[in-house]
Amino acid sequence: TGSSRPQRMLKAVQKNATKGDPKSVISAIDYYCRHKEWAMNVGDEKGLILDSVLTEVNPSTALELGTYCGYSTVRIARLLSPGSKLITIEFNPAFAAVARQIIAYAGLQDKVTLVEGPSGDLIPKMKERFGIKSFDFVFLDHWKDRYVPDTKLLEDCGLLRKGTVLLADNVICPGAPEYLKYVRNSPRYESQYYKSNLEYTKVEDGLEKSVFLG
Ligand SMILES: Cn1ncc2cc([C@H](O)c3cccc(CNC(=O)c4cc(-c5ccc(F)cc5)cc(O)c4O)c3)ccc21
Ligand SMILES: [Mg+2]
Repeated sequence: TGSSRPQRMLKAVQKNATKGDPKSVISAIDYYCRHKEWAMNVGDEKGLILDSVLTEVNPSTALELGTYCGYSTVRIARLLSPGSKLITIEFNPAFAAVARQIIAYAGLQDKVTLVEGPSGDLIPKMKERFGIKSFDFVFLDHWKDRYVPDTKLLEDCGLLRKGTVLLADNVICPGAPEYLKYVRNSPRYESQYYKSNLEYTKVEDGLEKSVFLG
């Protein structure tokens, strides 16, 4: 059997990036996915919005739902202050295996805890397993129909605090209409839409930033 898209992405990183240099890992993936083979990374255009929101929040504890190959994991972890932590949840073992190698290649393994399993099962275990009091920042990029149930689960598990920032990918394409309705109509969130494009294309997409008001 041949290689998978994630495995080919890993090869591109090992061939074109410099070990321990997150920026070169990000560029290698963006080059490969723009010129060779599209893949569902947040990408360079939406990635700049992710970077700016992250720099503004400067989270001590961050959560990512949907690691995939670890592109946004590297984007987030490279901007974390010393001692800050990113927990990323991936249910697909093949994706997780590639992501671990890409995160390690970038030299960010000490800032990242990749947990394998479905978000719905793992979110309620965050406090007991990782001693998390609450998250300062959450990046949603997993199954779009899980954005609402997992946001409600984070609320119910007391993992959001006044000022926690949620940033959701793909609210236009593929779309997360129920999520937009939820955060935009709820008095417990202050939401803002960042218009952009679907990774490596001219198709409209965007990120929704929602601040939990407590
Ligand atoms: C429960 N649970 N817990 C952890 C967890 C982790 C996963 C996986 O990481 C995983 C697997 C498959 C799909 C996704 C969601 N991502 C997407 O579907 C997506 C699509 C497109 C797009 C856009 C246009 C197209 F034409 C085709 C695909 C662009 C994007 O940026 C995406 O993020 C995430 C899944 C459920 C999980
Ligand atoms: Mg996405």
